[in-house]
Amino acid sequence: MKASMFRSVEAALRRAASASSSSSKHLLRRSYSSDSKPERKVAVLGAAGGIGQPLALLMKLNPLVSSLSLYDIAGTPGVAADVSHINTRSQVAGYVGEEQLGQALEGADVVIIPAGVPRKPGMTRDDLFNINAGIVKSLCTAIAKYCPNALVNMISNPVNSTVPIAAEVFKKAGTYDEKKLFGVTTLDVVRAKTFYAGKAKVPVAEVNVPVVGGHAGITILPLFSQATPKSNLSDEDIKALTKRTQDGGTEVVEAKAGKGSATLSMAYAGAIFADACLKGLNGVPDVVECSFVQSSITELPFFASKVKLGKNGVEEVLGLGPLSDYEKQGLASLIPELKSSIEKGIKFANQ
Ligand SMILES: NC(=O)C1=CN([C@@H]2O[C@H](COP(=O)(O)OP(=O)(O)OC[C@H]3O[C@@H](n4cnc5c(N)ncnc54)[C@H](O)[C@@H]3O)[C@@H](O)[C@H]2O)C=CC1
Ligand SMILES: O=C([O-])CC(=O)C(=O)O
Repeated sequence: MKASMFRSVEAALRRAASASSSSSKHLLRRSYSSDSKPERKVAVLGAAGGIGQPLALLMKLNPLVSSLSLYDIAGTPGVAADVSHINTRSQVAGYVGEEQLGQALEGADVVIIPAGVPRKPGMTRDDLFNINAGIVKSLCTAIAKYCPNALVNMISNPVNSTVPIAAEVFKKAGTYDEKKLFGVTTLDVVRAKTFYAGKAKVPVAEVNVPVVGGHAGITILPLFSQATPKSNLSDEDIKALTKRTQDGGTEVVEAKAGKGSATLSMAYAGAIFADACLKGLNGVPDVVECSFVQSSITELPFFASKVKLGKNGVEEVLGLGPLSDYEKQGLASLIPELKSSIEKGIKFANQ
């Protein structure tokens, strides 16, 4: 999945480079060939932010996108003008302020939401709830109205609560489809792959590691027992890798020392997940990514695990597979915290 995302981006970069050095006839032929893919509109809400800007760039490089809609409460005209000059397939439009939100969303196939405040050192993701819950609620109300069939990729934290909030908003509006709502946990997978490759000394491009549970602290449960290529890391190594993956967000928050949280790695992860959603919509077979979705694989109503993506969004929520004793313990310990974050979101949405 990561490799195929790279291929898409690489192909777009190659097309752009050769288009600028070839005649206009060639340029036309190239744009016709990319236009043979279905039209797909992607909207980014929070597009002028730390994640939103690089994510807008990466989505502009994705040849599966024909229309890129950039929305924020401020700053989007500049971001849209800038990104729109890149000679790739999609048409770019910037929308600013609530009165333009409807236009930004109309006809969207995929809506990516990195809108909201990020953490500062000393904060938990749950400390963002008071501000971000309201932002997510109002954006999802507009999604229910203007693009009820879109796949929603929720990045705004705390994901463990913002996804249940979105589900409740959609239920109230009568538009909820559990196959179309995703909490983006791809960054946990990206980190687990990077850290595992470094420790096990295996080529990072070949690494696969499922990460299940949720997206905060101990609710992030990487399943290194299922990591490939196999390695014989010690129990201590696995514990250290697990902790580093769980604290990956905090590592960045502390390094940025008050200037926000992960933005560039998150944009990369968000672009991979959106690319997987688009491939699924386009009928590409066997597209699998981890995501926090409505689920019945544990007692909790939402849970992150491997998910097969298809033409209608979630095609299948895959099970956890065999867990080591250490992972079984991790699963038991994360349930109460994840349960309470989910309930907090549901309660907020129904106030
Ligand atoms: N799921 C994940 O793995 C990750 C999630 N995040 C979360 O993503 C969110 C955004 O982070 P950053 O981009 O670093 O923050 P940022 O502050 O740089 O950008 C947020 C953007 O959202 C915009 N915004 C605020 N209210 C809005 C509204 N009602 N409608 C549209 N846009 C609105 C702001 O104007 C700003 O441009 C945070 O909640 C952060 O915790 C961050 C990293 C990883
Ligand atoms: O840690 C944060 O606040 C942002 C985030 O979710 C991550 O980087 O995983």
